[in-house]
Amino acid sequence: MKIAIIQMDIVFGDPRENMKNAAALIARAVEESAPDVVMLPELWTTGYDLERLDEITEFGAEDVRAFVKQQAVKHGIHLVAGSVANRSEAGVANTMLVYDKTGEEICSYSKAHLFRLMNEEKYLIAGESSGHFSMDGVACAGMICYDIRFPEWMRKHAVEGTEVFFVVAEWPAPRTDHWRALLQSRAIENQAFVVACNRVGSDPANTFGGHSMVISPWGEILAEADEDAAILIATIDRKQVNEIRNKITVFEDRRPSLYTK
Ligand SMILES: O=C(O)CCC(=O)C(=O)O
Repeated sequence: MKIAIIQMDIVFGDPRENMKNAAALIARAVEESAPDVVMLPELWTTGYDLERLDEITEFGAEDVRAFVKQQAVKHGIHLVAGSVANRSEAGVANTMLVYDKTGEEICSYSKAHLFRLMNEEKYLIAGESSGHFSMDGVACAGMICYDIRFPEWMRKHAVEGTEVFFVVAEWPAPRTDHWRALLQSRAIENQAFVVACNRVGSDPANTFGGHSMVISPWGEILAEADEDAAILIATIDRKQVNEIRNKITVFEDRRPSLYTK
C-alpha cells in the first residue's frame, strides 16, 4: 500500500480556497508518485475557525463529501480525506471521511475526545462510535489528533483487529515532541502501522508543527516530514503486522481482567 500524506497549510475559515488547494495537491501527489492512498489533515476545509463553524459548515458536510468522492474516482485513489466540520441537528462534529477508489464512503468517524485546551467542547459535539474501516481488505481505523493521548481507545481498535491507524491532526508546534513520542508508542504497543498527517502554518491562535510520519509495527519511522509543507510518501506491507505480533505475543499475553474496570 503506497501512501501519499499531504502536509499542507490551511486557509482559515475558507472551504472553497482549501478545496481548490487540496485538489491541486492531490493531483500533484498522484502525478509524482502514483499512490494507492492519499491523506489530508484534520479540519482541512475550515481550520480551527470554531467561532464561525456554524456559518461555514454545511449540513452533513455535503459539498465536501461530493468533492472528496469526485477526487477519489477521478484519480482512482483511496482518499483519507482528513476530517471536516460536519453539521447535524445535534451540532457540529469533527468527522473523518474516507472514500475508496470507486467513490464509496467507507469511513465517517467523528472525533471521540474533544480537546479543551483549544475550546473544542464549546463548539463541537463528540463522536460516539469507533473508527474502524476496511481498505483493500486491510483492517484500518481513523483517529483524530487528541485521540492519540488515549491509549485505551487505540488499544480497543487494535484488539478488534486494526492493522493500520490513520491519524489526522492539527497538532501545535510547541508539543511536537509529544506528537512524535505518542505516535511511536501507539505503533509499538499496538504492533500496528501508524500513518499520521499533520498540518503546517499558523492560525490566529496556534502554529502547527508538521512532522507527519509513517511508523511500522516495530516502531521504526519509515518516513517523516519536517515543519514545511510537503507530500510525504511511504509504502507499507501489512504482512509485517502479523510478523511482529507473532514475535512478541502482546495480544495473547494481555491480562485485561487485572487492569480494566
Ligand atoms: O493533545 C495535544 O497536545 C493536541 C491536540 C489537538 O490539538 C487537537 O486535538 O486538536
